[in-house]
Amino acid sequence: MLKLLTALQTRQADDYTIVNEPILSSELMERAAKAFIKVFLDRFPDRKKHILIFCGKGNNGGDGLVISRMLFDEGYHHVHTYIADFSEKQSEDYLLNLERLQQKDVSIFYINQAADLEFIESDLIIDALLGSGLNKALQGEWEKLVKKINKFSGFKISVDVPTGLPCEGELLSEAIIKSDLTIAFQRPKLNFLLPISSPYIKEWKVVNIGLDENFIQSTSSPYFWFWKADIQKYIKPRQAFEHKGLLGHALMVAGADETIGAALLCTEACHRSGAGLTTALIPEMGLRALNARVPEAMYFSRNNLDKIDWLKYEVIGIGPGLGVSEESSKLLNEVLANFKKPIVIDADAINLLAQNHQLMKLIPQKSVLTPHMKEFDRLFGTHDSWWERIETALKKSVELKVYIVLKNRYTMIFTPEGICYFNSSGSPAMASGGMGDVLTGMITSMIAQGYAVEKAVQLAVFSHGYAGEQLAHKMYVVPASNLIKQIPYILRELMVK
Ligand SMILES: NC(=O)C1=CN([C@@H]2O[C@H](COP(=O)(O)OP(=O)(O)OC[C@H]3O[C@@H](n4cnc5c(N)ncnc54)[C@H](O)[C@@H]3O)[C@@H](O)[C@H]2O)[C@H](O)CC1
Ligand SMILES: [K+]
Repeated sequence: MLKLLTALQTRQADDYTIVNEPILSSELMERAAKAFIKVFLDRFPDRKKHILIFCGKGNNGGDGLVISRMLFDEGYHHVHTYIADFSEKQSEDYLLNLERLQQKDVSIFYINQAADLEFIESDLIIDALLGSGLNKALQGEWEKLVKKINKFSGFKISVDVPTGLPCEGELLSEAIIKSDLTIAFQRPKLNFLLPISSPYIKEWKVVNIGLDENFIQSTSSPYFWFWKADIQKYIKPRQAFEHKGLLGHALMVAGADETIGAALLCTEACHRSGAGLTTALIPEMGLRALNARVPEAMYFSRNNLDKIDWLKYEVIGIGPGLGVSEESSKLLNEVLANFKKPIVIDADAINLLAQNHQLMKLIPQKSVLTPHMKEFDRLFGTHDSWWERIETALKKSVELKVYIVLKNRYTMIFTPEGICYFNSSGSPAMASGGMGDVLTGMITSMIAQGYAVEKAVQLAVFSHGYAGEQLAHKMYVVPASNLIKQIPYILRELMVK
């Protein structure tokens, strides 16, 4: 798990590394620029490219000047370096690297006002105006310059963070560089992981610049990033003599007459993710479809609800396609009144909770709520921004002692301990109907198999996104049914490599 940091915490890690490694701050800047250049050389090896580098006079600008020097040394000789000279203030390392650059045969231009900058054709534009030191909205000449650069046609690469984008927290204005590629130092910035950054971040990459990882581990942050290697540490191979009776029995409560498909998707996903047994509590009219689509699943009739043995099940998944009818509401009430183990609550079950907040008290501890943004707002009230939503989710998951899976490009998992995990896998090609139903089935299945709820949720969320990512290499759009077919293969792949 990677701990994610705020701009202030990154600066502290920076200072700590300088004192304790020890390393000169100018050497750290050199190391950062070198890491940037390595990615650059890989992506843009053509030395004939015309490149513009825009630098500020702080350390982000300092990075830009080192990059300019390194590009020259690497044989890029069509590089023009521009310095935004809007204030007297300048950092020591900026100055040092300006002197070093002046010793090379490169052209350096000063911009005193944005209007002086003429439109220049170029292949690549490197944005090293401002980085994590941003402390207010861009105004005046800064704003004009950024807006002008955004109109330039070259491919834009931002150093550390697009100029004008705060590393975390709300946007300050819309005067932000629209970068095609951002190469960030040591960690992705929190805002890269939220939809607010989407006009400004097309693609990002993180490079290691050797900040002290022990120090980073000791800083306190609720935000973590998890990826393949983290999941692989705890995915369990099947054991000798293990049988279906030991791999959990999941009950899926889903579907209404018009939305039986959702019930089939979550039931099949649950089965294919490895639950020993899966029973579907669905409307009777869906029985034939269930038998045709998932013959391995069992059926329990809603008419026999009074005879159900709740103790038979390790976990219940409820909500996909359930509808918000009187009958659905009764089903949710029954489940909440009788089932004391974790429940995975999705879609219409969330909408029903939103209509009747009293029911929230009945949710068993360590249950999982899986809302998308709209369901989240229906349940907890409207929010004006993602940061407000994050604040609510951190608070509510602790208060209700549940996991909240807030679905997004980088799905967030909030825990009862007040942690927010960002999932790294996924693809925009997965944005299609039924994907959420599949995820609900997968989470339910992992809990049924005995994974601790936190691990079950991480494993399901990651492998769901990973399967989508793999299929997106071959498919324009990834339909939920295709993803379901992929699950056992993906779990196996994660288990062995
Ligand atoms: N963190 C690391 O590990 C390393 C970071 N490096 C680079 O340093 C920058 C951060 O540098 P810093 O000097 O702190 O800030 P900036 O260059 O982003 O800004 C300079 C300066 O500008 C002023 N300012 C802030 N906001 C505005 C505004 N809206 N309008 C006008 N002026 C503004 C403010 O005074 C700032 O101090 C980081 O991003 C990395 O690129 C190191 O090189 C390597 C280690
Ligand atoms: K920048």
